[in-house]
Amino acid sequence: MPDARAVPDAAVETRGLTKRYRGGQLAVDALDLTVPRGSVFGFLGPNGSGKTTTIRMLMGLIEPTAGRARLLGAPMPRAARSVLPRVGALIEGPALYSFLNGRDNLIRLDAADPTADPRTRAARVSTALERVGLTAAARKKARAYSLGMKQRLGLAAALLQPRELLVLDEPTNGLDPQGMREIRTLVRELADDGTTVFLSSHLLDEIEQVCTHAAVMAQGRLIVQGTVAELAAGSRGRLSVTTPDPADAVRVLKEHGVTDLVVLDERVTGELPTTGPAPLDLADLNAALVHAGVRVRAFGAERASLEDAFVALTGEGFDVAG
Ligand SMILES: Nc1ncnc2c1ncn2[C@@H]1O[C@H](COP(=O)(O)OP(=O)(O)OP(=O)(O)O)[C@@H](O)[C@H]1O
Repeated sequence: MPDARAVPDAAVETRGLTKRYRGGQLAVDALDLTVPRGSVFGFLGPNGSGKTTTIRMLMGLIEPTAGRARLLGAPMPRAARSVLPRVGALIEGPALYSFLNGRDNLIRLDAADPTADPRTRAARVSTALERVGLTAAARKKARAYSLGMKQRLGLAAALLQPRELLVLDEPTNGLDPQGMREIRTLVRELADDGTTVFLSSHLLDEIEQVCTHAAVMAQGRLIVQGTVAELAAGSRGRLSVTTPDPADAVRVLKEHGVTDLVVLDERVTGELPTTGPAPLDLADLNAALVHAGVRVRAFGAERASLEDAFVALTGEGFDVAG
């Protein structure tokens, strides 16, 4: 019987998904995650927050302690056999033979796929190598690959077949800034082709640049999920006014609900209100200042970033070490 609560167009859906490791560690705590089809979904959290454990449960690599997970609408791990061929994954670095070169590693992996046509194998491998920028290094032994090159080779393996969903655990780990940019471009291209991409990262900046949606994890719990725009909008932007009349400016801004006002010479800054009957229109606020006789030299609001949102949500900084 179909599950009435299931979201029909979700690429990934978990309900109450929980993992307690044998040692007693609660790594994932009652996770309700909904990844819309067609999204680039960032799974964000500091090291140890439960991202890899979640991904391993999604892919049927470990059993959940409680709860359930659906991948492309099918229950995992029960439907693994029929679903996993439609899902490409890169988890904790790919399993490579160090004595084989990059191309031969891919040929071996492709040969292990019973659905892969041997007649088109060479072309498939070349396309995948090209896609991740490894063509020039294809004849190098994998043992001589840098971490970033291994990561690319893993991604190439995930791209040997067309996939409806790609699950990438920290895909830019070990890559230099140029390599990170290339992976971001690749993710965007895949998304443009209609592939749903679910990627974990501890880099806020990366999520903000490439993802349409995100979920934030901390200590095994889901803190928030939604579109990246919604998440960033949830944090308050900071207003900045430059004026020779700072005292009057403070009075007017206070009247309009601006809080945490700080005056530094001719610069007044404060937090814009997020609650209230209607969002505060910056043009109205500027007009109110001018109307009250405050001479305004400069006026603007800094855009709230996902990092601000994260700090606001968790009350702590985002530790990117590791
Ligand atoms: N096999 C295991 N046995 C016991 N505890 C584990 C195991 N794997 C992970 N943990 C613990 O579960 C918690 C979540 O770990 P997990 O690897 O899922 O986090 P993560 O967010 O992916 O972090 P990272 O980015 O460092 O991989 C951590 O406290 C970790 O120590």
